[in-house]
Amino acid sequence: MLQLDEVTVRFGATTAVDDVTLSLDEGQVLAVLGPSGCGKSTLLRAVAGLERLDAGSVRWRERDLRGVPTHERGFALMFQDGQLFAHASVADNIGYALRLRRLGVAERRRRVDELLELVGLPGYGARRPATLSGGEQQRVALARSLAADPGLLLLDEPLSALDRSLRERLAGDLREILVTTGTTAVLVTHDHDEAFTIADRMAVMLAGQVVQEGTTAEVWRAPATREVAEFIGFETFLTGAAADTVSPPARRVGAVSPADRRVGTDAPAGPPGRIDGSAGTDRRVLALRRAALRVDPSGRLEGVVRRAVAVSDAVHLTVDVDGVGEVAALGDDPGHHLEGRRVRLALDPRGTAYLPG
Ligand SMILES: Nc1ncnc2c1ncn2[C@@H]1O[C@H](COP(=O)(O)OP(=O)(O)OP(=O)(O)O)[C@@H](O)[C@H]1O
Repeated sequence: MLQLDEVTVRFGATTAVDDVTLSLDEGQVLAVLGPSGCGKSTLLRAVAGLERLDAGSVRWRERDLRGVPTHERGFALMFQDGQLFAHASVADNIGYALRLRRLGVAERRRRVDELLELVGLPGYGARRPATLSGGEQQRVALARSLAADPGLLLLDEPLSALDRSLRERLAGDLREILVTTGTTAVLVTHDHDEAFTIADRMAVMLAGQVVQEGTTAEVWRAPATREVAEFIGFETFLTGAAADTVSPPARRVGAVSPADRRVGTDAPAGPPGRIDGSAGTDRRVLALRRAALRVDPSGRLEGVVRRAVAVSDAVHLTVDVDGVGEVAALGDDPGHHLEGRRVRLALDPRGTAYLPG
């Protein structure tokens, strides 16, 4: 188990990491998610032994790592730019750690081939890094990190130098590779989709502090604060009558209209036992992802489209809903000029959450 207790790292007057307590079971992947400058890289570097702690402790398998140098921690690090040795072949890059461990040539070759297979680059051993695409280079960097069989893999924005479609694909592959190999990993990212794809658990970090920690599904379903909700992609926040219009209290238990049912599930999202409108009055802000409201001719809500922006596979709408006000919604019909038109919207409860008031 990795255990961080009250970890604090300061740079002069800046407290980059402020009293962070976290733990991670072996075999699990934790994403530390937060905006630029929140201290997530510093936290990772502290775990790696690259930053001195001003307070607190980092323990791995019960051992306090204070004073243990980076190379003796048995961890591997992978950064945004994989930093491959340019002059060496792909095989030599991956085999580097194996050579340090004095593995024989045949055994090294076998292991390198196995790792190339794992990261989807079989037969690439003789290539030079400069002849590879950015995504291929990151795959090699990952194989190199895994070669040493690290107890813990530390990943700092490993995909953020790649373009979007590649990032998505590689995130899925990375998840599969980490699960297949049973690797314990901490991933630092500012991208909530990436965190959701790759990790089992999520720690949301803002201004040096971990403000929420849990399984990715828990954080997704019940963000602790509006700040967290905004950071993980909720766009519309409603209270009072507007919230009740979008998600009527009487309908919140299993009562979903046929239109809502088509796009959603029977059970609305939100904290269990707190969504019937009677209990849990502490959670009174209804938060909606854009995908929670979709244009649907049989939807229950109605409003005027104020803005329509086509993206690759949908249309992002701002709709002024009767009795509610402006909400973010999804359309799917870029062919029509939607601005100014009245549309109906159906609610997908999976894109909703209730926040403390
Ligand atoms: N070596 C350093 N000396 C002084 N200040 C630093 C140092 N490293 C980081 N900081 C400061 O600590 C804070 C946290 O930085 P950190 O790099 O951990 O953030 P981050 O969340 O990883 O951001 P990004 O996503 O932009 O890399 C920032 O205010 C940064 O300016």
